[in-house]
Amino acid sequence: MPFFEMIQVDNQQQAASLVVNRLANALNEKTLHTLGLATGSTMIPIYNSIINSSLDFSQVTAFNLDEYVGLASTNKNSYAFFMSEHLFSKKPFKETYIQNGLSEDLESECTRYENKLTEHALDIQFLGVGENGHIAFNEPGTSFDSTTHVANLTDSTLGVNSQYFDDHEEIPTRAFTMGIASIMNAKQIILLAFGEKKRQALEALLGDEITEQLPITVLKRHPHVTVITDIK
Ligand SMILES: N[C@@H]1[C@@H](O)[C@H](O)[C@@H](COP(=O)(O)O)O[C@@H]1O
Repeated sequence: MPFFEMIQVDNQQQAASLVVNRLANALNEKTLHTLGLATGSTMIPIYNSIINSSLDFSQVTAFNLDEYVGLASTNKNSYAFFMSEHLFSKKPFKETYIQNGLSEDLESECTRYENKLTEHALDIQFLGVGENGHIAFNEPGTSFDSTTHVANLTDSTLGVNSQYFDDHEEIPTRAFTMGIASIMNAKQIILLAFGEKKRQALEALLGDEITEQLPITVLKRHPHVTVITDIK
């Protein structure tokens, strides 16, 4: 029987405490060796709580979902920079992996990343969700069989995410992303969705349909999903 649980919280702080407890239990039970991480504003309170906790990730390997094509890890808009600033510089991990935004051979970078993922089964994968139902950068229409690939970002995603870029800096239109199949290989998924803007995506997850047009709906096929949300 698949495990699907939805936890309603009053605010993101409550969500963060829950997540820290989950991670503490997994570390105590020695079932957490590889952790899949996400970027985005949703994750910031979670990472702050992790930093302020006594959780020890020195034996845990981290994998990130995605990275913009063309951005160096020193570029403040890159996801490598985001992770360093919001988590890794304050909470050490054994190893951390993210796609190399500057790699010139995009295809071999995807293969390299997917191979690394195959070597390290993801025990827990955190996910946020885009307003159009995307997970990582798997936009509507992405095959459920996809592995790590380069995605062309939709206008909707470019519009939402460009708010984090300075006016003079163009948001890249392509990004490396773990594929849907890569994400579905994780043993456990914790999806976080906060605020009215995510209601449509959440409703798609709770509805009957499973469709590549709404990537989040694939999670209905996953054996172990926890959704934490403040949407009532
Ligand atoms: N690629 C990331 C996703 O992984 C993330 O889930 C989404 C939501 O971001 P936010 O948490 O800021 O709403 O943003 C980006 O598109």
